[in-house]
Amino acid sequence: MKALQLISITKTYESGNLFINVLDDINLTIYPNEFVSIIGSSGSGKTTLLNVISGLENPDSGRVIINETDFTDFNDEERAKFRLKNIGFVFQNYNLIPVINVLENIILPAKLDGRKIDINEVTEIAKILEIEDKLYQMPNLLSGGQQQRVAIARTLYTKPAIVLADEPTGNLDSKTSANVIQLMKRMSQKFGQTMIVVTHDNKVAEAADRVIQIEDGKIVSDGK
Ligand SMILES: Nc1ncnc2c1ncn2[C@@H]1O[C@H](COP(=O)(O)OP(=O)(O)OP(=O)(O)O)[C@@H](O)[C@H]1O
Repeated sequence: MKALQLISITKTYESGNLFINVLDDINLTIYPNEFVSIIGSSGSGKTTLLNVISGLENPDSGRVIINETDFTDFNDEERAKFRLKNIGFVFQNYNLIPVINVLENIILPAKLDGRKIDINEVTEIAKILEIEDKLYQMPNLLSGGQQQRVAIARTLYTKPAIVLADEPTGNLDSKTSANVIQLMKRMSQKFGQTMIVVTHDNKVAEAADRVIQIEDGKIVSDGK
């Protein structure tokens, strides 16, 4: 069983009369339970790679296979459904819903998926992330770092097969950052989740089972 397979992915952007090979023949296999970090210099293609994995962007060529499902040719609706069921996101800009409180933000994807809500489990996750006293507040009353932890709590509670995180610890102090990474690791082991984390933070990369390095749109080391 493979959690993710990328086969010969290419993606080119046109800028003026220049073509940039942002992803240049990317081949990668990631297994369930793996906690993988993606590193590389600014502009090397890391975010584009995450967007292709999640189906937010289409590759120019190649195949994206998640949990043995090749969704490269899915239409927008099929893709959105597939994403909701299989993929969780932790972005730098949190993407919290401003008109509902923190608790409701955390449980929303699970509710949409028809799951029964286990408030004890929400509280346990919130405690580890040190936001248990914020559950009934509105997101805009929280600091950036706290909002980021709500986004992380939401992903941990939803338990998608694959979590894609772009600089998840970018706005956190070093202690919270270490706690969050340990929590993500534990969750990946406990629930067989695959975590794919783009980071500039050496500590996050060191904690990963595997470090994938990308430069100029090519994988120069896949940690194997
Ligand atoms: N929509 C777009 N149109 C044109 N060029 C783009 C677009 N998105 C990204 N690029 C270019 O593709 C390259 C890779 O961008 P990407 O955001 O994937 O890099 P990154 O490794 O995530 O960088 P950073 O670490 O700075 O976030 C950059 O040269 C960027 O300018």
